Amino acid sequence: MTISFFAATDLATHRHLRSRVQGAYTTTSLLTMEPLLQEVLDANWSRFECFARSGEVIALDKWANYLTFDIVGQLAMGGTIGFIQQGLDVNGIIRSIHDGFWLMANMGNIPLQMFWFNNPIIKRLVRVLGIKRLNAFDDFVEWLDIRVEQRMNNKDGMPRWDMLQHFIEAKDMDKNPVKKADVMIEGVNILGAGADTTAIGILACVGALLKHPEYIPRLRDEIDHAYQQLGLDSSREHIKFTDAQNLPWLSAIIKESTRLHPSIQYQLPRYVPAGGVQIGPYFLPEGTVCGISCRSTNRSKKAFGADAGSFRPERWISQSKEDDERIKYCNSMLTTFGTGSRSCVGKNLATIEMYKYVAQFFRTFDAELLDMSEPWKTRSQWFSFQRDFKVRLRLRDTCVSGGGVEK
Ligand code: HEM
Repeated sequence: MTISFFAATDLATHRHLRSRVQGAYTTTSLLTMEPLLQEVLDANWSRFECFARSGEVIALDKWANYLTFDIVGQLAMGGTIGFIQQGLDVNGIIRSIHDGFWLMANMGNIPLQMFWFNNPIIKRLVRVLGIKRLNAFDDFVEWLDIRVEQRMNNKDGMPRWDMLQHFIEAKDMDKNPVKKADVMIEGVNILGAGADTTAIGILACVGALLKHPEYIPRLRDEIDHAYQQLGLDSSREHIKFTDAQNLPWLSAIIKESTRLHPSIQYQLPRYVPAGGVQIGPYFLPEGTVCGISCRSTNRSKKAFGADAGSFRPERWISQSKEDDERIKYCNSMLTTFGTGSRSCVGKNLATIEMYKYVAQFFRTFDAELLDMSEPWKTRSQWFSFQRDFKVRLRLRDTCVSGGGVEK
């Protein structure tokens, strides 16, 4: 495969690679795909209805993962992968991506980095010895290859405008059609960078609310009122992003939850540019590798106030002109999605997913954490995963149906 813009260190190459696919990530473009995305959410809610009826305890971390991986499959690979439908990690794809990231996150600290594994001798040895877990990323790439090949040769029967089609129709630096390898690298980008991160964001929001249930009634009032105003009260349809984004408590809760638990918590390193840089009392010479964890910047007392470490969504609700100014400043200090030319290209998609998920989840279900004292475990390897996030669901009375299945 060719280089991904996530990994490109040359600025001009990065700019070119990013700009040729940026159109696929705009909110306008993504909203044309909202029905495809809602299909996946509806399938998820149907499964959750069954769990609510049976009283079965579920690992929400697994289901959030199934959902976000199926969404990127649906938008960028020509169809869902089948995680929700099968209720499991199909062909170990998620596991293989997690293993790959674990390896890269650790090898990134060692000289020669992934070359220790990505060289022909070791690759051959690994194959001969059948060491499955060292082949983790290869399994995923093989699977992706088939999907891209099918679409490029029009064999998947999917004449639809989605992100995959955007990637296929992009041009290279000489304005020639891109090759399969270029399309595949976009798939790697989006599946590797866009599924786990969004699942973590979703779990951060649901988790914060279940740990601070005093905020749920306020959020529910807002959501129920919106459903009523939109005429969705007795319908099986769910709220759209353009309506959900106008709900102030929903917005405040999402911003606050992801501020405190950002999906990427390892430093994402940068080289200091020519001439060096002065940061407070420290001078960093040109070429120094440096970075800062978003977990620390997002909790800066200087930026967010003395209660920066506490969950307080009201900090994002404006009631005065001074609040407007303060919130504007806080927004400029948030680094959940990074900043500058390398900031998250998928922010719009993640935002659409989080708004829709949180609104539709709390509209449809009551949820209870199984263990309030240790509601989930956290494991960080670049991404900061929540694990063993066990909940029991109940259907709310207000709902005609949660996700297309009649009561
Ligand atoms: C809540 C969800 C998400 C969070 C918190 C998040 C966070 C971030 C952050 C902090 C960066 C900056 C990395 C850096 O500074 O080098 C980044 C970059 C990136 N993100 Fe996201 N992301 C999320 C969702 C997504 C989604 C849904 C996609 C794709 C559909 C995506 C694709 C990317 C890509 C390709 C980059 C590299 C951008 C570049 O180097 O120009 N992310 N993300």
